[in-house]
Amino acid sequence: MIKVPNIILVGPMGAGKTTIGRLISQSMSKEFYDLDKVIEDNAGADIPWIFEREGEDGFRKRETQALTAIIQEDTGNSVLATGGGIVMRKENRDLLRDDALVVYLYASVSQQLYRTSKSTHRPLLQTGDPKATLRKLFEVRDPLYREVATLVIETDARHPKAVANKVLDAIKRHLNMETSVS
Ligand SMILES: Nc1ncnc2c1ncn2[C@@H]1O[C@H](COP(=O)(O)OP(=O)(O)OP(=O)(O)O)[C@@H](O)[C@H]1O
Ligand SMILES: O=C(O)C1=C[C@@H](O)[C@@H](O)[C@H](O)C1
Ligand SMILES: [Mg+2]
Repeated sequence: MIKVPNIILVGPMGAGKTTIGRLISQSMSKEFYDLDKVIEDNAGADIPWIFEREGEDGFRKRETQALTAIIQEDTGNSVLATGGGIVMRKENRDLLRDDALVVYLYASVSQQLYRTSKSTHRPLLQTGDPKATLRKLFEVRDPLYREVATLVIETDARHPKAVANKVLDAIKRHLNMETSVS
């Protein structure tokens, strides 16, 4: 039987990491963790509050602490949805690459904008021009998501269930390939 490793989802705000992560954890009977939610639970406060009181730097420290703790637990039986900025620190990228199958959920800037427009929960987008912010973040982060990713899945023209099925198929194909060459 093929051993399925931990699955970690990366990608920009609005890529669907939380939504798709939950769906695939159910299909794979794995535990689901959302790193933003873990950070909020640990802090006893929400993300806007953390950004306001501690700045982005304080949030990033909490993010690295939470990622380290989850990866150390390493049950081999989890799906982890990360936050959009997880790839900004090299130590996080090293942790991500360590022992998990990392899936980059790709979304164009216009889809990111559309999908994030209904929420005010993302402090980095509370600017006059969220589209310009998303574009700038994408330029910096897209190569970093690709650097850590085992698989890249395009999400633009797909409903969440179709994206989840695409991710599941790609994971199965990847694991089959790995076992047939080793
Ligand atoms: N493939 C999709 N098609 C249409 N809408 C989607 C799709 N995936 C997610 N959404 C919607 O987009 C919004 C943002 O999705 P979600 O919160 O899962 O993104 P995220 O990648 O976790 O973002 P963040 O990095 O901010 O945590 C939600 O309202 C969700 O229902
Ligand atoms: O892209 C980002 O830097 C962020 C994405 C969200 O998931 C949260 O982690 C937070 O709002 C920062
Ligand atoms: Mg999320």
